[in-house]
Amino acid sequence: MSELPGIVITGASGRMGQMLIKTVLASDKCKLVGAVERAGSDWVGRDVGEAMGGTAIGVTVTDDALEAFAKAQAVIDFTAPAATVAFAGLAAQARCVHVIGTTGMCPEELKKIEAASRHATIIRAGNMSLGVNLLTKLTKMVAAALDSDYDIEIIEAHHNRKVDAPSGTALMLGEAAAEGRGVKLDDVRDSGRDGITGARKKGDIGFSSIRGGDIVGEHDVMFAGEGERIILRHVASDRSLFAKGALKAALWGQGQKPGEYDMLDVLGL
Ligand SMILES: NC(=O)C1=CN([C@@H]2O[C@H](COP(=O)(O)OP(=O)(O)OC[C@H]3O[C@@H](n4cnc5c(N)ncnc54)[C@H](O)[C@@H]3O)[C@@H](O)[C@H]2O)C=CC1
Ligand SMILES: O=C(O)C1=N[C@H](C(=O)O)C[C@H](O)C1
Repeated sequence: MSELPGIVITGASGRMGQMLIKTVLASDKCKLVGAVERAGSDWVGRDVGEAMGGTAIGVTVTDDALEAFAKAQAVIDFTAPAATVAFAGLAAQARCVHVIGTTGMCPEELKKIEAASRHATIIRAGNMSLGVNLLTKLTKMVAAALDSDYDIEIIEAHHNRKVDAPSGTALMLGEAAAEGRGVKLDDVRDSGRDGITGARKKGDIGFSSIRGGDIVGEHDVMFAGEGERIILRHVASDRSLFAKGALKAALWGQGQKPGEYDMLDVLGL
């Protein structure tokens, strides 16, 4: 029997990091071979099972990402933009599939990820759930069917610890809507209205962000016309959804040619 693929989780102590570790440990299709945290974290040097409040599992949290990646076939990375850019270079060096869930990357950071994908298999998505990826298809379809008499507004809600806005998912949905309309999102994006904004510009795609409590992630795509509104909605109530999608991506990526892929590729949508 061949060896199961080894997975490293970065950002091990984070909300998604801990969920990913539990998901990998529960799977019979892969094994956990590493857990990475930032230098200075009090998790570094501890057994990750114990750090999570359980029993030891024989994997020590490290801040030496390259050393951890060298033992793995895939890295699942839900951390922060600067860390993810650095990990992309290291994953390419270690010949690991790099699954990126991190959101909030600026255009320059995205270019660096694209450059790393010339030498490595990268799967990146602002949302790893089946439901949201299906919603992008529906959004594109509805946007293509309706003209600009229907105003498109994307409303997202997340917990009070989220640091980026609009969410990665909202931007994915915005891209899908723009694609359906045959325009570039950058040309029609309207985020963060405040003060005397003037009337809404026809054809714009608006974004609004709510932050509060423990909301896992909720997204509405509203098509507001005269006398009617169509609203497409996704509600995530459990982070395991994202972790399961990310693990599916890590396994799908084994043996794929270098390049940047997304969850539509993984899910065959
Ligand atoms: N694509 C998707 O399906 C989803 C994406 N996300 C995204 O994942 C990211 C993380 O989200 P959360 O887990 O909620 O955040 P979090 O703040 O709970 O966790 C981030 C972790 O990354 C660690 N980290 C930061 N820099 C690091 C470095 N240089 N080396 C190693 N570890 C480092 C932090 O110490 C922290 O433990 C965010 O960008 C979020 O938007 C979250 C959920 C789903
Ligand atoms: O930070 C989060 O929590 C989430 N981030 C992703 C995003 O930015 O869309 C995905 C999910 O909504 C949860």
